Amino acid sequence: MSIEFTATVLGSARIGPNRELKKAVESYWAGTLDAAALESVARTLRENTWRELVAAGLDSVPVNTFSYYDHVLDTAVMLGALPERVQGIGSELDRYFAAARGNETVAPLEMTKWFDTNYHYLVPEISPATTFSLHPEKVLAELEEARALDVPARPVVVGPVTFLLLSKAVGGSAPLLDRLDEILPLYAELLTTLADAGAEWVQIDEPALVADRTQSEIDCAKRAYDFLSAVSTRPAILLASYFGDLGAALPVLASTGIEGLSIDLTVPGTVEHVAVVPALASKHIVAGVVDGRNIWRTDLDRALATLASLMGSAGTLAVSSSCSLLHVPYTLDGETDIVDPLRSWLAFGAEKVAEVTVLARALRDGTESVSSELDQARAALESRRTDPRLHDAAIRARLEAGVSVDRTPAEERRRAQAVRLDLPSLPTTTIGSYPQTTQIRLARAALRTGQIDETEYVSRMQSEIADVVALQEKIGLDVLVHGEPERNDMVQYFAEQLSGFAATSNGWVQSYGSRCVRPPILYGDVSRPKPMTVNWSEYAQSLTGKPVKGMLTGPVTILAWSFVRDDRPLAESAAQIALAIRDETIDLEEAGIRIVQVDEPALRELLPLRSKDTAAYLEWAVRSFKISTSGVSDDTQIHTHLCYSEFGEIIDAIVDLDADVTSIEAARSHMEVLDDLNSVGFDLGVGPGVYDIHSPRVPSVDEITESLRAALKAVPAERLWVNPDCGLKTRGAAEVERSLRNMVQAAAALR
Ligand SMILES: CN1c2c(nc(N)[nH]c2=O)NC[C@@H]1CNc1ccc(C(=O)N[C@@H](CCC(=O)N[C@@H](CCC(=O)N[C@@H](CCC(=O)O)C(=O)O)C(=O)O)C(=O)O)cc1
Ligand SMILES: N[C@@H](CCS)C(=O)O
Ligand SMILES: [Zn+2]
Repeated sequence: MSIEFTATVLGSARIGPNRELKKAVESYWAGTLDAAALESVARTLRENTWRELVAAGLDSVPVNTFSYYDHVLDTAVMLGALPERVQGIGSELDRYFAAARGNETVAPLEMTKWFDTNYHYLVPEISPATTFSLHPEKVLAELEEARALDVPARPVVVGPVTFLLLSKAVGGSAPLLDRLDEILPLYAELLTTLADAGAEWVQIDEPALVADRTQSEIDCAKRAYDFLSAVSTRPAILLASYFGDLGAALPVLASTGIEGLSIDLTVPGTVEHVAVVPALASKHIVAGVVDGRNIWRTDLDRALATLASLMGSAGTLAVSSSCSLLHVPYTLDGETDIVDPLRSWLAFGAEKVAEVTVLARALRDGTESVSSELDQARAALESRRTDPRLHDAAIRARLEAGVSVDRTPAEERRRAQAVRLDLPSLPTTTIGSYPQTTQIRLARAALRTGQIDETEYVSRMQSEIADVVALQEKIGLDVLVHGEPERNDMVQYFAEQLSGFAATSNGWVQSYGSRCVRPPILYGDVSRPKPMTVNWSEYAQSLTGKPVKGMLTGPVTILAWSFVRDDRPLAESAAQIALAIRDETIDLEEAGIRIVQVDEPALRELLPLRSKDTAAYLEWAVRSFKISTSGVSDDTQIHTHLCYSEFGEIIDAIVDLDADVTSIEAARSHMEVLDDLNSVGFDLGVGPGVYDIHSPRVPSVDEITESLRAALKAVPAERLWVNPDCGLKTRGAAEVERSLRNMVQAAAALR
C-alpha cells in the first residue's frame, strides 16, 4: 500500500531564481561553457529546489521537472521520438538542442503554447516511421539524485494521452491516438523501472483531458489508465489534471485503478464535480487549492472550506498547488519595489509553497495551529478588497458612457490611405523589433542602477533608433519601424507606464527554452497617465520621409502576458486597457504617424479551453481591439500582427478585427492561413510572414520568392504585404540584414 502524502506542489520552476540556467545554457550555446559545467549548474539548481521544498514542509516533492529546454521535448526523448533529421548529431545534448532550436542545416521542432499559458513547448513530430523506444535515463537520474539527498521524490512525466494529443502527425500518419498501444508498454516498463528505483508515487500529467475531448479520446484515456494501473510492479499513480475541469473524463479516470488524482480547484465548478463521483472515495485526492499560475495570496479560509467540502468525497486528501509553479516567479524576496499593501496581497512560488504547508497543517492539527497565518491572510485580503486603486470612477464612467467602435467601411479607408501613403505594390516592412543587443540591455541595466541618467539613456536609445532607420532605408524597406530598442518587453514596457499595473524586478518566468519574461501584475483599474510611445515614434519619423509605423501592444496580449485580477472579469480590464491604447493611437496620429500597428499575438492564446466559453471571449477580445483602434481618421492605417498560434479557430475573429493590414505568422505553416482567411471572406491587407524568424538561418531570395508566389495564389497583389513572421528582437544583427535584403530583393523582382 502506498503511503499517502499531505502537502505537495505539482512542479516547480527550473530556470533558477536568478536565471542561472538561462545564462548557463546560453553560454553553452555560445561555446563559452562546456557540457560538464552546464550539468553542474543544473544539478545545483535541482538540489537547491528540492532542499527548499523539503525545508518548507512538503512531504512529496516532484522530480524530473527540471529541463534544459522543455519537458515535452524531454518526453519525446524518453519515448525515442526525436525526428529523423537530428538523429545524426553526435552528442546527446547537442541533438536535444538541435531539435529545440535548429541549426544551419536542421529545422527545429515547432513551438506552441502550453494550453492557455505563456509557456511554449516543442511539438513532437510523429511519423509512420517513428519507432518508439524507452529512454528513462533522465527521470531515473533525477530520482536517484533526489533520493540520495533523502528527498521524498515523486517523479513526474507527461502522460501518454497528452503526449500524443500534443504531438503533430507528419508524413501521412493516422490520428496519433492510434499509436497509444505502441507507447503504453513503454510507460508500463517505465513504471516498473521507477518502482525498482524506489519511487512510491509517480505523477503522470494529463492536462489535455481538461479541454473538450471526444468520447473516443476519453475512451483512450480509460484504456491507458486501466492498462497502466494493471502493471504488477509500479509506484502508486497520481494522475495530474490542471488548468481546467476534467468534466466527463473525471468519472472515467476515477473508475480506473489509479491511486490518486489531482484536481484544479481554482476552476469554478470542479469542487461540485468531485462530490458526485463516488469512485473518488477510494482515491487520494490532491487538492489544487493554491493557484499555481497566478500570484494572488490564497484566501486560506476559502481554501479550508473547499478542503472541508471534499472530505466526504475523497479517500484521503493532500493539499497542493493547482498546477506546476513553472508559471510564477520564484519568490517575493528581493522585490523591494513592491511594497505594502500590494506586497501583502501577493504570493509567488516560495510563498505558495508556504501556503500549501499551512493548509496541510490546518488539516492535520486543526485551524488553531495556524491561527496567526490565517489572521495575516484575512488582513491582507481585506486591505486588497478596500483599496481605492481597485476602483477608478473616471475610467468606469468613460466606459459606461459608451465608446464608439465604428469605422468607415474598409474600401473607403483604403482609398484614403492609398493617397496619404503612396506605397508601391507588395510593400515591404518588418514587425517592429530589431535585435535587442547586449549594448541596449546594458544601457537599460545602467539606467536602473543609476550609472547613467534618463537623458543619457534617451540619447543612447535615439542613437539605436537612428541606426535602425538608416539600416531600413539602406535595405530599401517601404514602411519603417523605430525598432523598439526602449522596450524591455512588449507587454512589460506598457504595464510599467499604465496605472493599475505593478512590475517586478526579478519576477522571471520561463517563456520558452532560455527565454524569460517578467509578467506585470494587474491589480487595479487601468489608466494612462501620459503618452507611452509617441516620443520614440516621432523621433524615428523625423529621420525619414518614409512612413514609420507606430507600434503598440493590444489589450488582449497585455492581459494574456500579465498576472491578472481575480476580483473582476477579464473583459472589464480589457476594455480599460483598450481605452489607454486608443488614446495612444490618437496621440500618435496627432504627432504625424500615418500607420499604427496594434499587436495581438496572444489573441488565440486566451481562447478558453472549452468551446462553450469561446463566443463570449471572442466578443470582448474583438471589441477591445476595436476600442483601441477606432479612434483614428480613415487615412491612418491600422495594422495588427498575430503570431505563435494556429489561427483556424479564430479566423472569423481576425476578420472582425477589421484591421487595414494584418501581418500573420505563416512561414512555418506554409501559407495555409491565407486559404483559411479566404474561406471566411477576408479581403483586407495581409502580410503572411515570408520567413521564419525563430531560427538563425538566413532565407535565400529564391525561398522567399517561392513563399511570395505561394501567397500570390491566394491573395491579389494589391492586398499583399511582404514581411517576416514576427519581430527580430531575438536575432543577430548580421543575419537580420542579410535576411531583409533578400526579402526586399524578392519583393522587387516580383513587382
Ligand atoms: C513574443 N513573446 C512574448 C511573450 N510574452 C511576453 N511577455 N513578451 C514576449 O515578447 N510570449 C510569447 C512570445 C515569447 N517570446 C519571447 C521572446 C523573447 C523573449 C526574451 O528575449 N526575453 C528576454 C528578456 C527580455 C527583458 O525583459 N529584457 C530586459 C532585461 C534584460 C536583462 O536580462 N538584463 C540583464 C543585463 C543586460 C545583459 O546582460 O544582457 C540583467 O538584468 O541582468 C531588458 O531588456 O531590459 C530574455 O533574455 O529571456 C521572451 C519571450
Ligand atoms: N512588435 C513586436 C511583435 C512581436 S509578437 C515585435 O516586433 O517584437
Ligand atoms: Zn510576433
